[in-house]
Amino acid sequence: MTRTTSISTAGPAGRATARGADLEVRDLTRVFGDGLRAVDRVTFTAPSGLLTGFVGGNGAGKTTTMRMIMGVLAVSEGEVRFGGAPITAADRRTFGYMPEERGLYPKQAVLDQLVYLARLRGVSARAARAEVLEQLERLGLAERAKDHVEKLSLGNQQRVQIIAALMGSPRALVLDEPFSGLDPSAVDGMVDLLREHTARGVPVLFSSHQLDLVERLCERLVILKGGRVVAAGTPAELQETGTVRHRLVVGGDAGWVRGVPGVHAVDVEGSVALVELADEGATRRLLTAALERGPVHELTPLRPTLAQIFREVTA
Ligand SMILES: Nc1ncnc2c1ncn2[C@@H]1O[C@H](COP(=O)(O)OP(=O)(O)OP(=O)(O)O)[C@@H](O)[C@H]1O
Repeated sequence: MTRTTSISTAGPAGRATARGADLEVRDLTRVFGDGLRAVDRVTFTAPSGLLTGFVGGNGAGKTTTMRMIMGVLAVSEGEVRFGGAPITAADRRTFGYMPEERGLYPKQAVLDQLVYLARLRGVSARAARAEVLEQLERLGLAERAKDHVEKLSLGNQQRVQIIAALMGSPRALVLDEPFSGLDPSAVDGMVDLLREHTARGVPVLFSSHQLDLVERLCERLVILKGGRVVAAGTPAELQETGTVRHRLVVGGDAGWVRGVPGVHAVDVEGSVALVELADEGATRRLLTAALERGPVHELTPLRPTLAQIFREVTA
């Protein structure tokens, strides 16, 4: 069975991307002992060479889905596929995984621990040491190589965790909250690292509660609520489904917009109003009312932000 090819295609933003294997879940379901369907017929694809953001409120089922993908939690129904075939234990051994419960040993030196983990992935001792030292240098941790993990700040422990997940040229990355606790420069460093992997054709699935970050980063998005997928697609596709709002800027106070039929005032501050318009008639009524009162400086449609779409689909 052929799972990978070396065809090069134009990836996101025109970058050359090697073609790898897609990671898919089909009707994936997990029922816990108490009958809770924590993950309920979840279907989506994390395509080769793309960053797929996995979002949802607390308890939506993200971690449970990722654990089933990695085989650390049994599947009740449905399946995980990699490269077009049911996933195998051998496939999973080639994956980089950052679990929710961070799995570092507090009393072992950073370097020793990372070399050990790389060797488990089949990397030779020499290559492992070289790769670890290079990554520690890149993430600004070279001086801490001999320190025990427990002596590092939480953000630095998180960086070590990232290195652990990304070592040994993984064929897919499954990362549970990889950005939590990172400062902005560490986030940027992490993003650069992930892009190096997507350029090799690796599918990257990552969960996050930081919607601004997800919006900035990912090429695809899956939104979960109550164990089910409530929206999925590219950010542009999701934006088309969201409610378009308008920004109105008038000469005087804009408080009167609250009384216009078909106009929902989301926010009014002085002469600036953020509104949702029920239909074309509402647009006309709003403009007429505004012009009767004085100058209209602006009436602009706003593309919905991811945070807005998220609130709409998970409401
Ligand atoms: N081992 C378990 N036994 C019983 N219920 C569980 C177990 N693990 C998770 N759950 C439940 O499954 C649901 C989904 O939890 P999960 O941790 O997958 O959500 P999440 O989207 O990752 O949430 P968060 O963003 O808070 O980490 C929750 O209601 C949780 O309480």
